[in-house]
Amino acid sequence: KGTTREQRALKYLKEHAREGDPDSVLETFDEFCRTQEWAMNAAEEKGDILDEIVRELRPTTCLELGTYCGYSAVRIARQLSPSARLITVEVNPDYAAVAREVVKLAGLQDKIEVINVDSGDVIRELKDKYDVTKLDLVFLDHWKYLYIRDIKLIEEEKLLKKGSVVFADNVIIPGAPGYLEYIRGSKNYNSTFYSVHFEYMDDMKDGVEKSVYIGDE
Ligand SMILES: Nc1ncnc2c1ncn2CCCCCNC(=O)c1cc(-c2ccc(F)cc2)cc(O)c1O
Ligand SMILES: [Mg+2]
Repeated sequence: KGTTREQRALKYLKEHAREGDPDSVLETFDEFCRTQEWAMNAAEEKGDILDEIVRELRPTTCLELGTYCGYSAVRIARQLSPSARLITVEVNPDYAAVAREVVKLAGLQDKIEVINVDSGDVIRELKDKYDVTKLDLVFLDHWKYLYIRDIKLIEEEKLLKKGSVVFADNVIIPGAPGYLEYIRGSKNYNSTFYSVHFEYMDDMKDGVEKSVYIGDE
């Protein structure tokens, strides 16, 4: 099998999803992960919470760290208003290539920009190179030990404003203990923990953390 799991998922999406229809792409990806091969998508209960956050917040500028195949990028962008956009960062070139195809299949290439770099490098460039003033929504879903490094970078760059939401996946499995301690200990955030099932596994529990920035601009 010369193909990777991510390439097999993309092939399945191209064969079974309705082009230009984000909902169809997500449903089809979930079907693939339930019937063919598991993949680390922020899906099902995690996706439902993400949907609710985007619906309530109506963010203009979103940042996602850890694109993987673009599942959560599509999930976020399908609810964004016409002028809103999502910048999603993926250090793995193979994942980034598949994600760009998934975004195109969903017809969301005008709202989503996939950047193939390490998150640590892009955060410092968001203002100058990516014309970002403030981030309304940050979704942390890349390497778990990097969550704390990157939230500190985002704070240093003064990219958050009162009401900005930082949403973190996998705070139980694989876990992000350093991040949880930091964000829950910080007076600049109000954090809420949600116990959820691990993606596509009905007998495993994970957790996601929603933190609202209340600190100084
Ligand atoms: N500095 C950077 N910047 C951008 N991308 C970057 C990066 N550094 C890395 N990446 C690229 C992301 C690497 C994947 C991150 N996600 C994960 O590692 C992840 C793993 C599991 C999982 C849990 C238990 C298991 F048994 C198996 C898998 C579930 C999930 O929901 C996950 O999100
Ligand atoms: Mg995840």
